[in-house]
Amino acid sequence: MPLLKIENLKVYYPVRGGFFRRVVDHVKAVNDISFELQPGETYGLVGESGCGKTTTGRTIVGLNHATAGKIVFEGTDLARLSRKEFQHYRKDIQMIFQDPYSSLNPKKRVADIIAEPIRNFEKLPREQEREKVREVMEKVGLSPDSMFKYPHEFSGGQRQRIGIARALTLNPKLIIADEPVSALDVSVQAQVLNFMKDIQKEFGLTYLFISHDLGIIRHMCDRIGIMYRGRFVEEGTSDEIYENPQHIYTKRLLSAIPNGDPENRAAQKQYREKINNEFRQAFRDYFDEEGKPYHLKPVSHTHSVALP
Ligand SMILES: Nc1ncnc2c1ncn2[C@@H]1O[C@H](COP(=O)(O)OP(=O)(O)OP(=O)(O)O)[C@@H](O)[C@H]1O
Repeated sequence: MPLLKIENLKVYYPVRGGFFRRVVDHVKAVNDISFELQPGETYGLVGESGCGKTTTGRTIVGLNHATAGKIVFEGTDLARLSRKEFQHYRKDIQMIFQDPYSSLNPKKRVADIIAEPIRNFEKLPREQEREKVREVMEKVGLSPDSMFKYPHEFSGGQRQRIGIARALTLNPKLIIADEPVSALDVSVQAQVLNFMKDIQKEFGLTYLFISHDLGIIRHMCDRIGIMYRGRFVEEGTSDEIYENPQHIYTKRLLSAIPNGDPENRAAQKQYREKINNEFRQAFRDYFDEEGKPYHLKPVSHTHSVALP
């Protein structure tokens, strides 16, 4: 059984206008996507800024409301639960945010930040809470002696470890990692990513890994869904997507991965230009005269997931 199954998920944001601030339109941030996560795997959501990745992640953890569709976690559709009922599952699904500089409250000590989920869900006596914080700090390679320090006293990589520690306190099953390293120096990114892989094995975690960076996605993910304007255009295993991309949008994304071989730069540039031209051609008629988008034909390598 998949740990998580997303079925025909739609998330629309209302656009308000006029004197009475009535809803005049909707931004279709997520527009009918379906995919599943098997226990222990890392599933990557990729696409350019604004394609709906973050909205998908936030909806799964309950920070956004699903307009339509199902979010089936271990057999229960979370989208149908009341806020109160959802709390029961919330501890199993944690999120790691993009920017460890802004997602940690600068006025709180590390011990209080890491203890947030414990206080929300378990309400342990203070001594037990401290013990748990100590344990989890050790797990993520932070010295428990620094638990009374403030976030600004840590480096970027260490701060992301604090964010990871906070996510791990309740032994979650699923972690949604939204661009977890994009705010970090390149030199620190690999460290944090490898660390995430290590804890995944150790604690049997399943990841939904959100990124616009295809290099990072390849390093981390078993399977990948490529998003474009709220929809999936292609889905497959990492190898399928990287060795044999089918959709023109995927090809274009892949052609934009920087490749360090200077001898090949001219050829790469030519290739990128060719793909970009093809892309422009393919998407020339993306909007018809009435401004309606035409439907992109999605590609599924595995055929295990019905793409819309
Ligand atoms: N609170 C909101 N109200 C209205 N529209 C929103 C809101 N949040 C996001 N959007 C819009 O929904 C679409 C999807 O945004 P989302 O942040 O999910 O994309 P993304 O792929 O994660 O992009 P990024 O990588 O820049 O975060 C965008 O067009 C965005 O402008």
